[in-house]
Amino acid sequence: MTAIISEETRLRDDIVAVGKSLFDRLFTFGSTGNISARLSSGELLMTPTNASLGSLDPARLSKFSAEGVHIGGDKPTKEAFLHQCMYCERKGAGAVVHLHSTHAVAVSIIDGLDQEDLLPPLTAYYAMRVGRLPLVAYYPPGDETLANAVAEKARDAHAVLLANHGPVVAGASLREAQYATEELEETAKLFLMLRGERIRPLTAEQRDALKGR
Ligand SMILES: O=C(O)[C@@H](O)C(=O)COP(=O)(O)O
Ligand SMILES: [Zn+2]
Repeated sequence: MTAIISEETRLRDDIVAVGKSLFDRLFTFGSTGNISARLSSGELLMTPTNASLGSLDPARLSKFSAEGVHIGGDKPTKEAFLHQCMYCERKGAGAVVHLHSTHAVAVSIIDGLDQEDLLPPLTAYYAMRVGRLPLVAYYPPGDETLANAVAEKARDAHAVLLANHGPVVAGASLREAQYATEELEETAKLFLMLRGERIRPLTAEQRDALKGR
């Protein structure tokens, strides 16, 4: 007999798998980072606070009603407000990933970069998956005013970088959010490797030619 797996069971398993994959490949560490994903009902699943993304339990993920009320699972990530504000601003978002990936964090600490777009379009994949990357001013983790600052930047960008903290990326699906976050981290690494070199990012025309891909 074929078992019918519900959308929620599948999404819970996907969050656990993505968390483990990111953790095992050192995209985040300790109990840093958090992931959320939206069900077609509008309810949200979120990683609990102080949980390692490497060893999540699908049954213990926090659950929010479509109205934003915590209705099940463990105590949610302290960044629940931040995730909720990403969904408010990015209407097509199906998932949000926040990490402390080392190279992106390093970029978030460099002074003097263009705060409206921190990284140049070094590759086509970066241009396609991330695009523009604004900086959000520093706030302590879990500060509710951080959510307002993120909302302002997320109006025109699906990826933002929290100063002295890390990236927050929305995607239409969990995989899209994961892949964009990975692309951001790898491009941050390239950017740091190339500092001091004469570089040749994609031109505006080359970027325009990628639209819709
Ligand atoms: O940096 C922080 O403290 C949070 O943004 C974080 O990454 C982990 O917090 P929890 O999700 O509450 O464990
Ligand atoms: Zn964090």
